[in-house]
This record gives sequence, structure tokens and C-alpha cells, in this order.
Amino acid sequence: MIVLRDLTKRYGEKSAVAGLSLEIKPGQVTGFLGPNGAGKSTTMRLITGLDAPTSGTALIGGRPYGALSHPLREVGALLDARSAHPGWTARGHLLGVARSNGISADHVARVLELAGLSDVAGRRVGSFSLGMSQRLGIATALLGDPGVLLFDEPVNGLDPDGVRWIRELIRSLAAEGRTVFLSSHLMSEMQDTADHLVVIGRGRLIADAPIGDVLHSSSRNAVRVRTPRPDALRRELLSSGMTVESSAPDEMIVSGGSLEEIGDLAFRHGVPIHELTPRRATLEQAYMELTANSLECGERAGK
Ligand SMILES: Nc1ncnc2c1ncn2[C@@H]1O[C@H](COP(=O)(O)OP(=O)(O)OP(=O)(O)O)[C@@H](O)[C@H]1O
Repeated sequence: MIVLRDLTKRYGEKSAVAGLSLEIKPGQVTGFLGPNGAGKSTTMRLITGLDAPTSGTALIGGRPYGALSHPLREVGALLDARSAHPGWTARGHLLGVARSNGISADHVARVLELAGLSDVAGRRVGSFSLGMSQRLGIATALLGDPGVLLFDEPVNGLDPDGVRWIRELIRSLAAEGRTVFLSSHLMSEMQDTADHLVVIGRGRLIADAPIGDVLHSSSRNAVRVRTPRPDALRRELLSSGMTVESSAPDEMIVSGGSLEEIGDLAFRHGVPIHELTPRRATLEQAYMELTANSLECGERAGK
């Protein structure tokens, strides 16, 4: 479990993270979203002790990173894929990290295998593609078999096979009961991977909710209706306060009412229905609405 309490980081006049309080729970994948510059990487750096907060706390299993006696056994992080020294081999890099963290060398072969790097373990890291470097970063994060994992843009540079591999790995790590905190700008990937979402903007919390709730709250959820009497149905839908958009002569997209409400209304007025299909909002649509609103609020608050 990761607990943030009023976490704040200022760089000069600028607040990169501004009073963030939340709990990132074990046994699920928590997706971390926000526009460029929202403060995601800074938050991850504060959690992993790479930067010190201006005020507030970031706790892993109840303690700040600096108080962990064997940090890599408690928290693994992929924050910068190119952080390994280019002159080392992949195996040499992992052995060095294992040694300095009191982790048995046996774990090196295990994570090389897990990350699909066994065949290139003797190659210098400097010759690695971005995708191979991402895999090495993930192997390093998993080296101490930690209960808490942070991944900042882990699919960056991976090919479609690699993207699927990391999605399945991340899901299995959460299924094992670990705390997994994942940032990505790829909304479709996040929609497939995360159980819970934390959205921030300008360093402040915008949403902290199960992904289903975030999707459900979008105004882009609608119902597609086909009827041979569109004018009659439109009149009744509009007078019930719903919004109607025509998509074809006999077809309309209705928002502001559930499938059941629309079906019942049509039945009451004797309008035949040929199709009634829910049109679910995508995470991208829900996210755009959430972050657009936050910008408006931020601008209003700044006036
Ligand atoms: N070392 C630093 N010195 C000064 N400002 C910084 C520093 N690190 C981050 N910032 C600023 O803090 C804000 C948050 O940056 P951060 O990198 O955490 O955002 P992010 O959400 O990770 O963005 P992205 O999606 O682009 O990676 C930005 O305005 C950034 O310019």
C-alpha cells in the first residue's frame, strides 16, 4: 500500500504536486493519468525517494522510502528506462543492483527470464533498443520481488508483442496481491489494464475512483435507437429532457436517459423500436471531460 498525505513539491514558485492525498491499494492496478506536466513523474519520484517533498508525506507500507532497510525488496520502480550504465551488460547491471541491495544473485537469472532477456544477458546495455531497455528496467524493478511496483510509461518503445507482455505481467503482479501504480498516456492500454484510476491536473487530484465509475460518469454514454417513426420518438424524448442527435434518417443517438427509460417511453407512446444499443464512453472521452473540467476550475480559481 502507498499512502500520500498532503504531498507537495514546489520548484521555486511552481507547485509540481500540490497537496495530494490518496491511498494506492494492493491487489489491483491503479492507473495514474494526467496531462503533460500534471505532476505524475514528480509524484513517483517523491514516492521512491528520488526527490524530497516540500511538505507532506509519501509512505510505502507505512514508512517513507528513506526508512526502508531493503528498499528494492519492498518497492520496485521503472521510472527511466535508460538509467542503467551503457557499459555494463544486462546481467552485470542486475548483479550489481542485487549485490548492493542484499538480494541473492539467484534472482538475476529469474528476472532475466521473466523479462525475456536471457538471450541478450551478456550484451552491453548501450547497444539495447528502447524496448530492450524497458525490459531491463522492468527486470530491475522485479529483482527484489517487491510488494509495491511503480511503472512510469512502461509500454514506451515496446512492440505490440511487448505491449501485450507488459499488460499481462502487470495484471498478474496485481493478481498476486501486489500494489501496482502505473502511468501511461495510452488510454486504450490503460482501459485494458487498470482497475482503479487516479487522475491529476496541475498537481491536484481530479479523480480517484474505480475505472467503471469513471467511464460511467462520462456524458458521452448514450443509447443508439432505430425506429421507423423518428419524429414521434424525438418529440417524446425531448419533452422528457433527453438530448437527441440524428445519425441517420431512422436512427438517433440519445443521451440523458437509460436504455430502459427510452424503451419504456417508446412503449408508452406506441412507437416501434427496431434497435436499442448502449454506446459506452471510452476512457479517452471520459478522461478528456475530466481534465477539461479541471482546467476550467483551475482558471476560475486563479481569477
Ligand atoms: N527538477 C525540476 N525542476 C523544475 N521544475 C520541474 C522539475 N521537475 C518537474 N518540474 C515541473 O513540474 C511539473 C510537473 O512535471 P512532471 O514531470 O512531474 O509531470 P508529468 O505529469 O510526469 O508530465 P509528463 O506526462 O509530460 O511526463 C512540470 O511543470 C515540470 O516542468
